[in-house]
Formats: sequence, structure tokens, C-alpha cells
Amino acid sequence: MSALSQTTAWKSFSHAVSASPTKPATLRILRAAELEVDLSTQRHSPALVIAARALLNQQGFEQARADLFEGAPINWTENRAAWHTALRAPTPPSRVAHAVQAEQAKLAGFVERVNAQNLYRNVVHLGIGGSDWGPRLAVESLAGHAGRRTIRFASNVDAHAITAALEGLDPSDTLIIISSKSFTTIESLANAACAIDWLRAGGVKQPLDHFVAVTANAQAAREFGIREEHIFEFWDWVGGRYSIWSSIGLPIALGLGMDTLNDLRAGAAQMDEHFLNATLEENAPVQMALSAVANCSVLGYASFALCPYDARLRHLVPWLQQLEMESLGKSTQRDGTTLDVASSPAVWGMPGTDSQHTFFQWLHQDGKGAPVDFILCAKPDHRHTRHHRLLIANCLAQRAALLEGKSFEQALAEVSLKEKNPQAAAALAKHRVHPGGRPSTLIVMPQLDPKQLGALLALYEHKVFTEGVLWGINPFDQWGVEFGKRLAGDIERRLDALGSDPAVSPYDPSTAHWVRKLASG
Ligand SMILES: O=P(O)(O)OC[C@H]1O[C@H](O)[C@H](O)[C@@H](O)[C@@H]1O
Repeated sequence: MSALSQTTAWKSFSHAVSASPTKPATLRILRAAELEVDLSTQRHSPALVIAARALLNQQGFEQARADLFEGAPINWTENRAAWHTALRAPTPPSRVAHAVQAEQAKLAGFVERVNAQNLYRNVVHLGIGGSDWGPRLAVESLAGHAGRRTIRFASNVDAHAITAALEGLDPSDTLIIISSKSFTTIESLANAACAIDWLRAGGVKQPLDHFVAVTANAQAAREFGIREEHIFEFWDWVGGRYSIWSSIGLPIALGLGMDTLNDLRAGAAQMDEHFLNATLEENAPVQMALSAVANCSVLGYASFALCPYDARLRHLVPWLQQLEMESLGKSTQRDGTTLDVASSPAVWGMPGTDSQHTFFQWLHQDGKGAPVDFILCAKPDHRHTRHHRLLIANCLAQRAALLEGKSFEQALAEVSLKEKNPQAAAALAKHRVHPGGRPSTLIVMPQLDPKQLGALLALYEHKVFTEGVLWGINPFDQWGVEFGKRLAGDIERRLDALGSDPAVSPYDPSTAHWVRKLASG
């Protein structure tokens, strides 16, 4: 594979992006499932449409998409599929239909039984990363949808997290879920040990009877002591950060009902249909990916901000951070070539309107700024119409301001109304100039319900997949995380050995110093 930047398709794409107008002449709103994705303020031009199509062709997009949905081993560094779409398809693909349906039935049966017997008023969910953000986001953002239990989450190995999660609950009425694909993740196992002690101290004779596990390593869950009928399996062909569609959705079903989990899956399946069938120009994930690549690799934006104008979606930010940054934070292409264009922007953000009072100044007037994904729900789930009007107004205003900017002349006219000294007015006006022309995407959901949330998550999943194809990288592995995990294990052993000899430490002098110092208290 020759360097991406040297290919004809990349050169045309890059040229077309740079030559496209910064302000839109027309509306460009794509409908994807029931979402509307407004890309009007992203770079666009007839030349860019042609160049983007050629780039997608060159990078083998259509074949890659077919491979994704057919369960081909597209996670090529681990030689396995990334078949999350199979978990939410109305009819799962035949190769895995039996396993998927059996597991879904087992989970539904469990939920029905505990509901019928009125068991467990409380559920504490232990998992981290992909085994946490999805269910946490769904449970917290859809809490208005018939919550029937208290569901708490503890992910961090900092024991303050598990302590707070267990605080005030009745152990005899509490179910603990360990969600861990590998069943080796130290945070989840350490928190599980804590929960066992807590149950025992609370008078529960058989603490492990209060546990269920959701994992791709059933053997390890058995060895941990969890009962067979309490082990829900998924498979190594489901990536951790794409696992909400599997039994990892159990806390959603327990907290908000089986229908909620099913509706989430149905919404995602609708987005799958769109991603598979819409033309490239009308395909929202594809067009969002092309805009992201244009912004990052051509226009030099090293990050983008996610600002859902819905306070319930605050966990969408870390969910997307993991999806985007764990999937795309790499730069080796399939043939081992180093990717030679800037890629994988950092993701950060906060719901509006809090974000306006936190970092929007930077978005408006920093020399470079960052593109923004705005998300709005047309219909709220409350009756405070003025609040909702204010929310919408603020979202649209920020977006318009980022696009329109304010010229020196406009600023001067504004300042001159009060400052009559022309020199002073000119000096002040310079501080009020906004460059404008800043790209953003606006996603409008009809309302926040399980179906729309499912569609939104799948929209981003497919966007990230398409970016991976465009940059020629594998979005389904995470060797960097594995490396960090391994070193943490080694350092913990050294800390435990109390004051290991820095002379034999394989670490740099600073790390060796702190291992020695912190080990010896
Ligand atoms: O589900 P687990 O095996 O416990 O893994 C939890 C998380 O561990 C690491 O952070 C991985 O990079 C994530 O992708 C994964 O979701």
C-alpha cells in the first residue's frame, strides 16, 4: 500500500476539501432511521462528492461494509469478526442465530423470573470500559422509562466508587452483576471481591448466589464460583466497546425492562439498514466519517467536541470517547505502513448549556478551535416549554455563531455605539472578532427514547467504522490498552513485594523511584 497521502484519490479529496466553501450555500440534512443529521455546516461541494466517492472506492469501503455485516474476520490483528450487528438484527445471521437467540432467551427468562418473584430491589453493576459505558449511558439517560429497580454502577478501582455504589443498600435484596468480556479485568474483579465481603458482612450466607456474570470467558466465571444459570455469555466476535447489544445489556433489562433493551436493539437495527442501503451521498454514518476525515486530516483539527443539548446524555461523552479513541487511536495500516496523514481526533465535550459556560469561549475565539457535534431532542419529556425553547435557542445560537463569526467591521459598529473615540473603539473591536467558518454537525432526535438512543449509538459506531476504512486502520483492537494493563500488573507485583530493588527494575529512573517510595509507604 503506498502512503495514503500520495494516492490519487487522497490528493483529489484533500484538494476538494480545501477548495470547498467554509459557509454553506444550501441545506444538507440526511435522514437516518428517525434521526436527522444536518451536515450543512461541514465542507461540501460537487467536486468533493466525486472525490469522496473515489476515496471510499480506493479504500475498499463497500467490501469492508459487506464484511462487517457478514461476520468476516475484519479485526485482522486478532483474526476475528466484529459482529455486533448480528446481536441486534431482527433475524440474526444463520451462522450465529442459534447461539444469539439462545442467549437472548436465557437473559429474558432470567429477567422474567426475578421480576415475577420480585427479587432484588437493587442491582450493582461492576464493569469498566466497554462493559460499563453503554449500559451506564442507557440506564441513566432513559431513567424516565419505567425504572423498576435501583441500578448503580461501579467501574473504577478506586474503592470510593464501589463503596458509594453499595452504600445504603440492603445486601439481602441486592444483585451484583460482573460484566467483563475477558473476566480478567482487575478493576471488576477487585470490586467483585469487595462486594462479596459486603454481602457476607451483611449476613448473606452464600454471597455468590447474589452474583451474575456477563462474559466471553464463562470458564473463568465458573471458577470464580458463579452458578451456571447465572452466567450469560457473549463471544469473542463481539468487541468490548460494541457489547451493549449483547447480554451486557442486562442492567438495562433489569432496571428499565426487557422492552427497553429490545427497543434499543431495534433502533440500532434501523440504523444498520440505513448504513447498508442508503446511497453513499445520503448515508449519514458515511458522510459524518468523511467530514471527520476532512476536518482532521485535511483541515488540521486535532479534536472535536460533543455537546448533546440534553442533560440526560452526559454519559454519551465518555461512551463516544471510548468508541472513537480506542477504535481509531492508532496509526499502523493493514500492511504495516505508518499512516501518513493526521488521524483520530481526540474527543471531548459536555452537555449544553453547561458547556457554554465552560469551554465555548475557546470554541468561538481560539485561533483554531474544534468542530462540534450538537445533539438535540425535538420533544422533551417534561412540561417546561420555556426551558426547552431556551435549550433549543442556545444550541442553534452557538452553532450559528461558530459558523457566522463576526467580522472586524461588525465588531467595530457594535463597539462604536458606546465608545466614541475611534482609536479606542478599533482597539476594543479586535477583541470581539470571531473568525467563524467553524464546522459542526447537528443531530436532531425526535425524542430521547430507547429506539432513538439505539439508532444514535449505531450511527456513531458506523461512522467510526467508516473512518477506520478511510484511514486503513483496524478499529477493533486496542493493543495500547493491553500494554498499559500489563505494566500495571507488573508494577502492582513490585509494590506488593515492598520496595523492590530499583537497580533491577526495568523502568525508567522516575518510575523506579516512585515504585520504591510508594511501596515502602
Ligand atoms: O470487558 P473487559 O474484558 O473487562 O474489558 C473492559 C475494557 O478493558 C479495556 O479497557 C479494553 O480496552 C476495553 O475495550 C474493555 O472494554
